[in-house]
Amino acid sequence: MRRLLFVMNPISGDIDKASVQELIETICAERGRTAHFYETSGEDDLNRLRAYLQQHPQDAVFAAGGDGTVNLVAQALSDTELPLGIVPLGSGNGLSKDLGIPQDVEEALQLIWQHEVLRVDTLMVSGHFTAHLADLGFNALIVERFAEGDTRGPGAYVRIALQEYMRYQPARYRVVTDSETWEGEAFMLTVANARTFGSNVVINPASRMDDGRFEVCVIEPFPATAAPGILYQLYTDGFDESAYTRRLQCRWVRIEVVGETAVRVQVDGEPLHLPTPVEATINPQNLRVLVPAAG
Ligand SMILES: Nc1ncnc2c1ncn2[C@@H]1O[C@H](COP(=O)(O)OP(=O)(O)OP(=O)(O)O)[C@@H](O)[C@H]1O
Repeated sequence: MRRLLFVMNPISGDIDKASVQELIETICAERGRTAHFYETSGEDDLNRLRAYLQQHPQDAVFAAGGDGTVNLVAQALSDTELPLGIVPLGSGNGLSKDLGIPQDVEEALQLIWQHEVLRVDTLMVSGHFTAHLADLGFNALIVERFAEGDTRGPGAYVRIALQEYMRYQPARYRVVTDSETWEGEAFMLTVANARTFGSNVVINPASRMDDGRFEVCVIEPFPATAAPGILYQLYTDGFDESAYTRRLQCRWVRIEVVGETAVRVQVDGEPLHLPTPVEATINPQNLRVLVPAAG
């Protein structure tokens, strides 16, 4: 791995990108690698990046940004042999945490010369790519409100969540997978290739990203008195222990929202409105990722 491309999002996170770029250049020079940089524009980035990669062959491509930038680069590299590296610079950095990539920039950059290559599955959710998580219901609403607001950080997220929780009306869903059907009301419903949200909530414990399957993780409506217990379980790998949760393992799913023609969905932190039913399918092991070398 000699030629490395770093895809930088100039607006992600609070870190000064010029100093990150300098650090990358220094480390690459020390290790005999050539670093190239590609800055995202926020406009048509997927097609532009794909075209750039066609014209400028690389040995690996690093996403240096938040979840949106990782999603962009992962999609550009899916169905190719080029591996994805991640330099986490966002607020959540969900996929990098799931892959055990250090959250410290300098430590993450050790992936340049010390790594293993894993093949992982990715998902298409009604035409939208994700290697991580998508969801419908409460969290999708909070992500949308958060994106609309001008305050950032975990404090703002919790404040919005508490406000919205008071007036939240769960919808009724009909979930049809390749092996089962479930219908009922849900507080939220996560289509999960991975295990953990960027907030460290474990929505899909003991799951694998390379097994050719994904999970639909359902949290059913619960009384306010049960909320602390559920939160505790979500932070301690106890998702399946709650009386209000269930997981459906599958290769594809069709999710209808009863009585609705459109639904709010968040995909890798991006709030969307999609027509129902929402459909998700898996692309087995079609993305190569760099993770820290074991031992
Ligand atoms: N040059 C740019 N100007 C404006 N927006 C951009 C630019 N480049 C990328 N974007 C937008 O940035 C968003 C992705 O941001 P990203 O997720 O990487 O960072 P973040 O939001 O700070 O991180 P996190 O999602 O972890 O909080 C996308 O909506 C993308 O369109």
